[in-house]
Amino acid sequence: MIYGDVQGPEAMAKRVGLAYDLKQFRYNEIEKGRLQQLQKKVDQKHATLDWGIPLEQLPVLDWDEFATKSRSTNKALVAIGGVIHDVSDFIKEHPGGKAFILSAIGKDATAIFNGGVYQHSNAAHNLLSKMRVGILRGGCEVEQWKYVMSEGKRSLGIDSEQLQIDHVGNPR
Ligand code: HEM
Repeated sequence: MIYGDVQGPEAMAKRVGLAYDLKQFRYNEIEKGRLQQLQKKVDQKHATLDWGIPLEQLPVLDWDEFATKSRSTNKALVAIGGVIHDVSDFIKEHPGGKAFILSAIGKDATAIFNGGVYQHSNAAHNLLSKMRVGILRGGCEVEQWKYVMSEGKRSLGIDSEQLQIDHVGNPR
């Protein structure tokens, strides 16, 4: 500061503050650009890998259709997180053994897959995404059973009055 500056120390502080703000602003903009460049590289790499059929390209099935299909075809279908998976070719490779994965066929295994029985890794989720074959309308089995109960309807040949739902939402 020049001695006798009529603007005084407050004005100086303000100027320093403005310079600081400007520096912060430039830093922020430069970092945004850097991040966008990185994102571009990540997106390019992502595009070279197989992540399974994109969700928007999958057929949408009602719970009843899913249940019927899993009973009437020889495909081992398992619903997890609102997505239907064909695990047929994976049964014999399942690190947790055949029995566990077989117990989930024709069911909504969202809870058991995500910690109810075993908390699967990110790698397991990636494997799963390559087995996608459909989307469940309305998200999951619980929603379907809530609807059935509220309407007093019969579904899957089970009388809703006798219907019981177990701890993972599967009808018994
Ligand atoms: C539906 C598709 C499934 C896939 C793709 C899958 C995949 C895997 C994978 C990759 C592992 C190795 C550990 C990891 O990476 O997390 C694993 C372990 C395991 N899974 Fe699954 N799993 C499926 C379903 C299930 C179900 C429905 C159950 C239980 C009812 C189950 C129970 C287990 C158990 C207990 C282990 C631990 C094995 C051990 O370390 O001794 N899995 N699974």
